[in-house]
Amino acid sequence: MSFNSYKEDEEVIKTGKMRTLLRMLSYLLAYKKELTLVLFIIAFCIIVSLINPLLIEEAIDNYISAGNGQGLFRLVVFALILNLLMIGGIKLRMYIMAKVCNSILLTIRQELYSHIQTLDLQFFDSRPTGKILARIIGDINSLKEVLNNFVTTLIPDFATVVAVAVIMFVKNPPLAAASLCSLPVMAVCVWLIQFYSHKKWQDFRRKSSNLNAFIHEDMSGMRIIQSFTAEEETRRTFDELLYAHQKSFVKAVRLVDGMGSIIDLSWGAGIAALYFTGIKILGVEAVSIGTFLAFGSYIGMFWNPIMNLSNFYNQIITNIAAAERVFEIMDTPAGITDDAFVTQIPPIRGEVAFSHVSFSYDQNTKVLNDVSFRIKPGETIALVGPTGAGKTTIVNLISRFYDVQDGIVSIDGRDVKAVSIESLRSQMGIMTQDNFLFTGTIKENIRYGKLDATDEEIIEATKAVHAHDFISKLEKGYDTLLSERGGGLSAGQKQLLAFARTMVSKPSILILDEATSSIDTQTELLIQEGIDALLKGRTSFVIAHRLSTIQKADRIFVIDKGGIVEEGTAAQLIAKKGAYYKLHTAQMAEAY
Ligand SMILES: Nc1ncnc2c1ncn2[C@@H]1O[C@H](COP(=O)(O)OP(=O)(O)OP(=O)(O)O)[C@@H](O)[C@H]1O
Repeated sequence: MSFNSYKEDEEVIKTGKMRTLLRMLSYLLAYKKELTLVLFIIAFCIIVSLINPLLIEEAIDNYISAGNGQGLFRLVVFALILNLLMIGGIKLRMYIMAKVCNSILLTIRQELYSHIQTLDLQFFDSRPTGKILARIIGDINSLKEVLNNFVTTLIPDFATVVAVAVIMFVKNPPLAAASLCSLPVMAVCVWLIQFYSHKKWQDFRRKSSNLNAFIHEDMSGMRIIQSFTAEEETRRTFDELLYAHQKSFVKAVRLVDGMGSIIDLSWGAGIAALYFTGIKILGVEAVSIGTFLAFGSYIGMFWNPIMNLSNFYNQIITNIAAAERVFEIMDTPAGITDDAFVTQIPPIRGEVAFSHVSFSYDQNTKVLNDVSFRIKPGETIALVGPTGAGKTTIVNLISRFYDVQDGIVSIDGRDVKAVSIESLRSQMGIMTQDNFLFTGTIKENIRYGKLDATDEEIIEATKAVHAHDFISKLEKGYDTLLSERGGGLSAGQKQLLAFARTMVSKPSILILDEATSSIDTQTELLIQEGIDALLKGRTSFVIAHRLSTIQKADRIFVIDKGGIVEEGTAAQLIAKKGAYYKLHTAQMAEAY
């Protein structure tokens, strides 16, 4: 499995710009009513803005030159009402679109988040959290403008451009042709720019993602950075990433900035051609002042939306890279999923068996090789062995965080692949070294183990693991607010809360993976009763480097070289004088 870090750019699977754009726009279909109203308002505004130059032409050619004051007054009042309605319409349109776009972003974010939750650990193992965050937050935000401008710019501006061109050709074909003569050259230039700038924007997104990943990692590890006085080193890395990010941005906008100049030039060329054709070719007598003025307005009305359209095009090119990244995650298949035929596993008794199980993370190096064992309900099994031997891997296969390549993992005689993941994991309690606590009160953190737990159940759990006393002594007791990762509590207290959280879920199978390794031996002794309460009456797997913590285990498995090399009670294994005995004597020697 390849791991992508902040040092490397992510590879995004190419899907095609048009496909990505259509997929993004498909979210608009859920808002047909709102969009119909917006399009109606837009059509009205276009009609008003198209009529305006005609009103000016009418006022100059028929009323001002004829000295018809009354007619001019009526025309001005009519124009005023139309334009006020247009302003009101624009405001309403902006409000509706803001609401629609925000709802779509919410939907996309929910879809992405729900999908990410279904992805297996392999997905999270292979990329930094900061890069996932970049997609959920930054990349999705970038889609907002595209969605908004599709409705408010693309549709009306395209309609305006077509309508203005038609009116111009109907009114005076030679002047119209002259005014728009530079259009084809402009179109070719804009296409060339987008072709090259898409790649630059993709690069910019990747650099943003690298920066995000680094910042996230840096903040999470701030304590280590400060304790190793590595601030200078991390600042240098940050600067490098920041510089790469800025450079990629400059490269991308440099190309895009050229677009405005090309349109300005084409616009100017159109005006020059209009006057040249009108004055030199057709002759001043052939074209009235009103027509010239009207054409002057129409040219503005033609090139302005063209400028908007090119900006929108630019925006699509800029943000399509973000959309590609969002959809790529949505299309990442969940590796560990329920098959169509799975059933709910009934209340688990706790018999766990491995039958000729082999497993590798990367399909090449076997971590487990032909492992078989059977655990009786209620047994406590300790897994010991050298670092990297495969202890965590064994428990990860029991809770089906990964699927075995060969053999069968079964619980109560059922293959874990044949039962629903939800029904399986909801009956398991998994505690690792990282007792992650969320921002919220102590009560909320414990309730995470069983969302509908009553206050009585929570207190029962905290009493069982001996956490109730210290919680009661806190000023706000169970309502004490914890900051991110449980800041404000000692390691032992966090541990007790994590025990209580697991206890309240009343798991049938319990996994303690180095759950007490972050606390000192003294604290461990204090919470031993809590641990004993947790283990009581349920099948448990305890992984611990500190052998003193697993003395009461019913059986100890010594894991090494891809399998179980020794098995028995602590006393039996010491008497055997094998691998466990060596580990045990080494630790005893360290202790004295
Ligand atoms: N997500 C992963 N992707 C790839 N390889 C992994 C992954 N997790 C573990 N490994 C590798 O699998 C082997 C077994 O790892 P495992 O975590 O099961 O060992 P362990 O016995 O629990 O080690 P420790 O006592 O240090 O926690 C190691 O060589 C490790 O490098």
